[in-house]
Amino acid sequence: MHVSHLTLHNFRSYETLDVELEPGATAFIGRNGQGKTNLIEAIDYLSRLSSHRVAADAPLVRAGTDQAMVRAAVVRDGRTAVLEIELNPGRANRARINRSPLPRPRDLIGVMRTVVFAPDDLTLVKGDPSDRRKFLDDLLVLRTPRLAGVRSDYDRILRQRNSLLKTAGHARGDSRETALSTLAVWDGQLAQVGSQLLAARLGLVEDLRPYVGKAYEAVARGASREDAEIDYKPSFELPVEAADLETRLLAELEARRRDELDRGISLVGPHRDELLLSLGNADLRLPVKGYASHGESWSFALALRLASYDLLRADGDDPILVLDDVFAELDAERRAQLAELVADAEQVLVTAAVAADVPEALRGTRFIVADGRVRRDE
Ligand SMILES: Nc1ncnc2c1ncn2[C@@H]1O[C@H](COP(=O)(O)OP(=O)(O)OP(=O)(O)O)[C@@H](O)[C@H]1O
Repeated sequence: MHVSHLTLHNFRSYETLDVELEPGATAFIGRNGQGKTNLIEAIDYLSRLSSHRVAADAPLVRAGTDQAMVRAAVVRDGRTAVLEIELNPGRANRARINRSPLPRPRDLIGVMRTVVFAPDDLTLVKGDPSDRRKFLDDLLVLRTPRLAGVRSDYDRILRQRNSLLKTAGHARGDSRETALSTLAVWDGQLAQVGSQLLAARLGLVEDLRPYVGKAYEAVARGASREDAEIDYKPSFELPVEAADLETRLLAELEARRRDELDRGISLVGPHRDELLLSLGNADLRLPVKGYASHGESWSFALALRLASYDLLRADGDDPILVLDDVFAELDAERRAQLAELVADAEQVLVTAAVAADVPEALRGTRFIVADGRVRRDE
């Protein structure tokens, strides 16, 4: 798929922007702070309803205004759909496809699929387990949009259960009894929705694993495809049968009840799981976090993104690939290597401060970004 037209109103630094895009490689070149990332952030937002830079919507709306709009014409298999999101911080956002309002904005997720490489990707490797869980969940939802509902239901149940655990932990007598019986209801819901999320993540890691090894071999000098591994580490021992996940999770919640009441937080479930990343061979395998060199960590982060791209592509449709300011981080050989790997994507959008940072293989259409304007460099 590819974006053929992008329109912004009051999004980040842009008051208005209208730009025609083409398939193949497109580079946005401009000095720091001119709005290159803002532009591709808009495309990514439309795809996932989440930004790769901020958790809340407010910074996405141009300072001094209270509403932003992103609209993109997306071409898939020769057919064009116009996707639109209106951002109203503090109020409900609104989404439309071909001008028809969608019942919920989240129905837009996954209609357009993007994979973004950004300098912040190093946090996939060096950051907290929550960064890796987010990586998995973002990819899950792009592959299977209906899981956006499961993911947000799980977050809501967890918040409510945690707040009940805090109350119940301090309560005495009748009010404790009432809190504990309400807790049983939340346990049931957490186990039901949590087991769906867990099963989906386990499936995703299985699907992604071979692509990670292959991608690491491609981006790390002298590596073989057995070097990089990913494993899912759940917060409790999994049952042999996948069908028993929900009952096992429920039993674990009951077993940890006293601990949970003491600490006032939920101690088991997918929110406590970890995606383990390791490097090595049969003789010595070490976790990436805390052991890998800077270069190896970077290669692993790139491999995770590249593997996501390959997996989405194997699902049957080329996602839009975005390389946000990543070439400045790589030496000339690895720039060329990465460029070659992605050069045949249906659409690659690249941002760079200077044209010389964009590898030869990605010299497609070029735009100059300056002073809030984007103009084609003829
Ligand atoms: N909500 C907003 N309202 C107005 N301006 C904003 C808003 N959010 C960000 N900006 C401005 O946008 C600019 C940053 O743009 P962007 O991140 O796209 O830069 P860039 O061209 O990618 O730069 P770099 O090469 O440094 O990454 C900053 O000057 C910032 O002040």
